[in-house]
Amino acid sequence: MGILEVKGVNKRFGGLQALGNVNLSVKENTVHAIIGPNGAGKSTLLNCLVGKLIPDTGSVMFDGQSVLGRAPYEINQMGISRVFQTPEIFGDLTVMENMMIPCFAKRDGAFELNAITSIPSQKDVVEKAEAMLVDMKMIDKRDMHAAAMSRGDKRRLEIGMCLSQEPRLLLLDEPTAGMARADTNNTIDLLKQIKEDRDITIAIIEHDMHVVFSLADRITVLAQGTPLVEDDPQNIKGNPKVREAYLGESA
Ligand SMILES: Nc1ncnc2c1ncn2[C@@H]1O[C@H](COP(=O)(O)OP(=O)(O)OP(=O)(O)O)[C@@H](O)[C@H]1O
Repeated sequence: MGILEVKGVNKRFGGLQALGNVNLSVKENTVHAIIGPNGAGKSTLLNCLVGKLIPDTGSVMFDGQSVLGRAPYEINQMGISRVFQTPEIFGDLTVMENMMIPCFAKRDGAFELNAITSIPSQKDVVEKAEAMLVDMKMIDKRDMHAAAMSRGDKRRLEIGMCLSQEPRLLLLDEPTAGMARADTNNTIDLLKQIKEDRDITIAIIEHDMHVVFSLADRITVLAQGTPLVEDDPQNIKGNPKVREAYLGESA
């Protein structure tokens, strides 16, 4: 039994069957990659896990509890955090201010942006944010404006912000999209470190096969909304069905 169990999920958009009978089991403390050609249904599936979309039929269970019908913030409180394709950080705030926001929200259950001025006097929040910046190897950038950082550092900050909510399942939607190779490799190293240091399960959607094969313990290949294969990375690489699904893409 996985920490995340998706069973018989279907989702239609008008006449288009975006997901057809999707089953997925993600085991605790593993990195599970979901790959597939463009339009395979990866983002639709992720959106069904975080409450952004509701499947037409099927079930999504996290740690034995259904996520269906819950609002995204409730699913977040259950222990699922999502990192988006484009980093969701506050560009006008400093790195430290960005990091303090989720630390504050984790403690108080909510956060209003106008509370930002009162945070620095709250020692526990400051200490937690600083510790996370140390973990993320960003403490030297604490006073930088977030907007001024490289894409890789913005992603690093966003991942740290997600981790400060202490999730048990981290969902990553193409975390290296648009990155230069050096930033991609730094992000791979960061995720390997997170996997080693924490009790956390990671589900990752990614097009870059270098990233997938560097991180994944298990891979599900989606094609036309349906899981085609689920296997260990070494078996996925040579699988002719997977190569066929990609039709020339770098599988
Ligand atoms: N809100 C929507 N309304 C209508 N059709 C949609 C909607 N969202 C997705 N689709 C369609 O559903 C199918 C699956 O899309 P989805 O974005 O989940 O695929 P994907 O595997 O994430 O693709 P990519 O790798 O290109 O991001 C596509 O044909 C897409 O056009």
